[in-house]
Amino acid sequence: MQIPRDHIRNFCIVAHIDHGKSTLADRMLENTNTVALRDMEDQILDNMDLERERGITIKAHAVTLNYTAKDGETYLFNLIDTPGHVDFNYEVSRSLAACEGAILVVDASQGIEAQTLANTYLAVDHGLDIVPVVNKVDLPAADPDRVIHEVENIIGIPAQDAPRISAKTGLNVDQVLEQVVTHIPPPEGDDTKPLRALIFDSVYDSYKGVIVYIRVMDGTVKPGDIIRMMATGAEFNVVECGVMRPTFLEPTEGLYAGDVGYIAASIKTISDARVGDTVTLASRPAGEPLPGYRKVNPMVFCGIYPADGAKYPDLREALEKLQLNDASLSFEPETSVALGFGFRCGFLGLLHMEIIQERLEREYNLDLITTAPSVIYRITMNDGSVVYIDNPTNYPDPGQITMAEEPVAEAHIYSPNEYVGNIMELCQERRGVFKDMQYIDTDRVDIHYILPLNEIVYDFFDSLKSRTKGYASFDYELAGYEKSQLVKLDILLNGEVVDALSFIVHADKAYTRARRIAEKLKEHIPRQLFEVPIQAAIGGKIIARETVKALRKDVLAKCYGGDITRKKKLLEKQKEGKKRMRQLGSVEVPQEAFMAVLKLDD
Ligand SMILES: Nc1nc2c(ncn2[C@@H]2O[C@H](COP(=O)(O)OP(=O)(O)OP(=O)(O)O)[C@@H](O)[C@H]2O)c(=O)[nH]1
Repeated sequence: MQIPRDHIRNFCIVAHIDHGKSTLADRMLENTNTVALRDMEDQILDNMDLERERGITIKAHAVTLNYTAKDGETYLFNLIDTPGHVDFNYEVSRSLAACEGAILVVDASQGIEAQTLANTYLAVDHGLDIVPVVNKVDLPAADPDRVIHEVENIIGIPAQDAPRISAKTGLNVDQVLEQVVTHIPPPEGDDTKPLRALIFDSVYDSYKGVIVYIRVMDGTVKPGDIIRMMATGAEFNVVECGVMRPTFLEPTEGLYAGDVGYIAASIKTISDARVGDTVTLASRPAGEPLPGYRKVNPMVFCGIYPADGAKYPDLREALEKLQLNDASLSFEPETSVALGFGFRCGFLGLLHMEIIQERLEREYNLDLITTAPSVIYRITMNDGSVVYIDNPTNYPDPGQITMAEEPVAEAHIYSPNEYVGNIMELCQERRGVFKDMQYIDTDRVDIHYILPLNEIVYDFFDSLKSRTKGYASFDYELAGYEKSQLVKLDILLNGEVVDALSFIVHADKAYTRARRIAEKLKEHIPRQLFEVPIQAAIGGKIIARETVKALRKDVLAKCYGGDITRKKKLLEKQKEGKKRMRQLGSVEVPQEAFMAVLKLDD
């Protein structure tokens, strides 16, 4: 049965990380009986293992619920849960394009944080109506009045009638559901116009092929229709369409203007169903596609290599599948003398990079070796040409460089007053340039710095958290390039340069970093049959050195009994440990050594 368009509400929930979006979504599903209580689990929409373990939302999730409002009418809600972390902004803006409104969740004990603002501005930019909600009022530290005041003063939207809820206990969640009906407008659109539907996500299903998630703006689509992807021109026969329920897909007879739903059309090729593309009908195509999404450019790059070279094709396939689900991931083949065939991959940030690595390892069962992350440097050569370098291996010879520039970011850090000193110290250490500082309320400030992106990608977030006991929040936006004194640091093991360990660093930091890396590598490289010198060099000049002493760890030493099976077991175990090692020239190097370059606390 088709629900009248004025009874549809398409909305998403936006918030700073951990302010309770997913928990609120859970309660809404429960209150609308969308999920039977016995099937209810916490954060039901975070269905990826990784999301559950880390307690964060990585992917946006869409779900349809039916809500009977106080006016006695039944409404169809399409709710899209979105991630809060800065690295996943891209997911947020995709979801927003499919909605008319957004519920803005703010934690009553913390108030407005960096991503509260970033995500709200994104929603406002997309023309969405905002429904503020103050969450966690059950906490002893909750101060809903202060938070409502902040929402009105800082964001500038009325918040006096914002529901004061506890997503945990369910208190006042019914008010949120009512406000969705009353405060968020129904979608507009015309069923009779040519079909235009925006692809806002897609997943791969081994039976149905690529399933595309769409928001229909105009027109209708039904099984049997021939659809055309406007960007690629590819055509497919719709096998099934319907709506997303929390744990399954529910086929319907068609999707109409204003609807959010899915299409399965035996789409085999991942690249044929691009997120952001417009779907239309082959028999009556729309003239103009919908505006796509702002294309986001990856900011952080690293090399990803299979630990076992034979798994290279598997890695390619896994990356292709992940890319379908996450268009912000980019990759292209590269080769390393040390690591063989692999891919240069681009990410939105460090967390994004970690998540992709973990997904590759878990969901695709791959053992990987990843190299240290790098940003994109802009180099003006002596002949006037400009090159962009995202891989330290390709860094030109210093003699050929007229000017080197690095990307910088405008960073805003929100924090209680007492940590201002620590934060400034950290930003100063990271070559930050102070811009200004504003009071959010009597005891919290917004500190504004220009920071080199290169300094942000090296564990800035972790350092910030530890120096502010977790109270500070952080958001950044690229702000162009600035001239910089850069050098390429090479690492030599046993006299040979390991290309995969090279990186680019500011000249002032080269010595300290070189020394720390040499020490770290010494900790992580196990003793071998021969002595291994570890050296760090700029150009041909060695600036740091450590040595790993020779020794073979005899795993059988503690096995004095003659039992052969036990011996075998120990040897097997040693072999397991070696799986993640890489033979670099004559030296075996474990994966941790590559990442050690990353986690340097200076
Ligand atoms: N006391 C209390 N805790 C809450 C409430 N709502 C959520 N929480 C807790 O806050 C934590 C974060 O909640 P989530 O729902 O995962 O937060 P989120 O905003 O979805 O976070 P991301 O998905 O990572 O962006 C969880 O431990 C919840 O149990 C509430 O009303 N009261």
